[in-house]
Amino acid sequence: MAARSAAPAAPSPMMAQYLSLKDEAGEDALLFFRMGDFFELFFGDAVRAAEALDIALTKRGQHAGEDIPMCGVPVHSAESYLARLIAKGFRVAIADQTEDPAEAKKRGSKSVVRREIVRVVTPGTLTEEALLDARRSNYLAALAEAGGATALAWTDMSTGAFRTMPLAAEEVPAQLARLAPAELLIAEDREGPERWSLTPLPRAHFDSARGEAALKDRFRLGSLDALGDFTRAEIAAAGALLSYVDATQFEAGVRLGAPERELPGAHMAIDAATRDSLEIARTQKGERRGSLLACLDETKTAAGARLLSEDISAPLTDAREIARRLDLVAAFEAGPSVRDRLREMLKGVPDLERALGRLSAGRGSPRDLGLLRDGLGAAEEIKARLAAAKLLGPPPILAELLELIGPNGELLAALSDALVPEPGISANEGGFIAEGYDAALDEHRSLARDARQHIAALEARYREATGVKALRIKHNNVLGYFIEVGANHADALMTSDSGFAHRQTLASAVRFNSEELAGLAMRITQAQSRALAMEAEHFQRLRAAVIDHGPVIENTAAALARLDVAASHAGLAATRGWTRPVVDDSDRFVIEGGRHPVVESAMDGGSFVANDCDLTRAQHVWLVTGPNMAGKSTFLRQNALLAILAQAGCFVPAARAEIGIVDRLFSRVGASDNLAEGRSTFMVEMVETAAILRQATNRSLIILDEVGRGTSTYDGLAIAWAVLEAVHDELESRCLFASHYHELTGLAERLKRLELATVRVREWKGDLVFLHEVIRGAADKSYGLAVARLAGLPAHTVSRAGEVLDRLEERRAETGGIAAGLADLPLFSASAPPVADAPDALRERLDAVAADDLSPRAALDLIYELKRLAAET
Ligand SMILES: Nc1ncnc2c1ncn2[C@@H]1O[C@H](COP(=O)(O)OP(=O)(O)OP(=O)(O)O)[C@@H](O)[C@H]1O
Repeated sequence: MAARSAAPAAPSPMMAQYLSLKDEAGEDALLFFRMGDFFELFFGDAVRAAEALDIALTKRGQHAGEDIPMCGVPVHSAESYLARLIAKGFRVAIADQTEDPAEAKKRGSKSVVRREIVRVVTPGTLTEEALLDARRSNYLAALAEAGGATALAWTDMSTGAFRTMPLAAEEVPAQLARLAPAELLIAEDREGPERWSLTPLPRAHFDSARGEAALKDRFRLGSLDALGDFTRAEIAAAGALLSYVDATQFEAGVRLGAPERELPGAHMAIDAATRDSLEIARTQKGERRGSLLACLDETKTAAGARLLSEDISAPLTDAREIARRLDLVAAFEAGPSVRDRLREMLKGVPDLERALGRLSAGRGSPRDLGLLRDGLGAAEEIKARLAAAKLLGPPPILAELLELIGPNGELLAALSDALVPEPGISANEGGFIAEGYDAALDEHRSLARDARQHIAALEARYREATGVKALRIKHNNVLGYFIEVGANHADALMTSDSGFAHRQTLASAVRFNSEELAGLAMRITQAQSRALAMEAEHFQRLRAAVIDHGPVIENTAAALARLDVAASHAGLAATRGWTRPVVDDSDRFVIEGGRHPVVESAMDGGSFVANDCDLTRAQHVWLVTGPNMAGKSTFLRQNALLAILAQAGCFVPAARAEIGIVDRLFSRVGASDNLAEGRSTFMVEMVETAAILRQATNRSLIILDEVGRGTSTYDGLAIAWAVLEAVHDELESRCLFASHYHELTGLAERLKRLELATVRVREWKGDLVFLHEVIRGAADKSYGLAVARLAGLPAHTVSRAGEVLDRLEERRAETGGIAAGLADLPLFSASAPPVADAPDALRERLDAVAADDLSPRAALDLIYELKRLAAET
């Protein structure tokens, strides 16, 4: 019989439902399709997920004549799979069952359970504990343009923080580097910065009128004036953000605070390259370990760790605000017993912000209620202790923070009365409401318990009545309660007057029911389900009370986090000998006995050599020379880090520090210093140096480490020379400039505010000893060969290099060296005539003309020739 090609069968009703949900989720999201205890993935999604998760790819049925690839993850462990998928850059749409399968059955045996997409999980919209790093904020940001201006809006959905900032387009990369958003929303027709995980949205989502409506709607406002004076671009960015939150969270009531405005000047501007180079919150490898933050972080709570990370990523520029933070650190530093007690109490404080965030988003559990109870309880205790403590000052900020804690008494009492000591993670399974809290609930629970005792008594009675010692009353999910005897004893129970009704025969056992048992079973089931329903109601009521109390919980959490950070700083100050910096609006930068916090903490105690630095006006540029490995980079960076620490409100590793507010911090490392792995090209270095020259002000601090070394000696020296002059004369920024070019030291004679410094070394029996001590003056020589010998270069190679060096130096002495002639170069000035880029043929030809010797005819010819030359150039 000839094969007939059948038209592909229409998809099953369930597959049709899947396809329509997949259509809704879109191509770029994997669809998790709930089927019983699993989330299943089909078609291309299954192939991609199976590979990413390294799980088995199977098949299920056919579609359009082809097998349907399938894989799945159990619902109870879905979070860990989600975490892995999100980390690999996927978005996941969750299609859950939104009705009870029993309901669906009522519509007919073939009907499909209703499923809906309840959420889209993306990197920037996470709230679950398992998917987040507790000690780090997780920002969703939106970048918008409107009316020729630019703005950013960002939120951490797990805590509800929501901010906006108007800023110039060129400031955007630096702000993004500060926030390190997990996800950045941009208009689809706009090119976004590659470094971040971008989610393009239709331009209409960035419409400021639409944004205004969304903000008013969300915060129930008649006008936005109540929130502040936002620009159109800020409103557009905030609006895009809100529309994305709604689009990914559906019905979940994600809690967002009203947007707060931040202005760019409120924080020290630190661009991405500087953050990388100084390894502020992450090392260049992207790890927290080894960064300034890690070396500093002795906070006891996750919220404290997040606040510290933000402080250090965005140091302040307001001297008064910095002093307030420092006052608190000083008070805790001077009161070690109060500090230690506080830190002990903070240890047990759970993450209030995130527990509140989960409950608000409908993803909370009884455990979160328990966390809030414990956290608020601890907060009350901390408040009482600190209010009674005898602290230096005490600083006004302490009273303000204590004022922010609570009043939480009512909620705390409600939670404490209602909950068992350790509530579980499922609101549906019950068991989290304490005995004695609700008499009706207790009654149902004891009914269920009593009924179980009755069952035990019934079992004993049946054994006696039947004489079957092995008779048991058992329970399973299919039959409920039943009476079971071995197959060889079944006959006695089978008789019609036995009072037992047969239910099931297995190979070795027979199962029965009885009227009495059925009655008891019914009582148990009813009592249990009533009790569960009552607990679920209590959960919803307590959850609502928590959400109502949300703003106070947020304040309490914020106050505790600030106390935690200050106590952490004070602990460092006490154990590592850090001191309080003076931060003011002057142009000073005076450090005595400064140390590099990270290098020092990695070394044995006491072996780090402290150094002074003074970049105050009369000597605001320092040129630091010295051999490799002497400690130049360490010295440069430690001063930049001191400025960050001081303005973040932290004590500093120095005997004394006076720092006039730094508005912008720049740090660049020369290209061939392969710190800037992967992007270490001379071009990048020059682009970044250009950015400094454009943006720095006379309040900025610039760290330039071997700039210019990535090119030929002559070019490099020339660039270093010109950059130093520009920083000194035009920008007037405070600057530390490390260089191998000893020729540059000649500039000190002409640049009046240039100070020479060098790192001391000593030659000892032909070997080099690094003293790591920074002194005024220039290095006497470069010691390159000594360092090479130290590094293990073979002796004959070193000695050959010595010969070459001698010859080069002879020549240098004869010609005046590579900087010969530079002494006469006029000082750099903005009005200096532009230097021609290329040889000028016209000028050369004119120079060659001996005008007196020209005949009229030759002069005419010359004019023609010059016109031709002019046309060519
Ligand atoms: N003040 C100090 N006290 C003790 N050890 C130091 C000090 N400064 C630097 N060091 C040590 O010296 C090593 C080299 O320092 P650093 O990288 O700053 O030198 P450098 O002069 O910049 O070298 P290069 O020019 O090769 O980059 C550091 O890794 C550190 O271990």
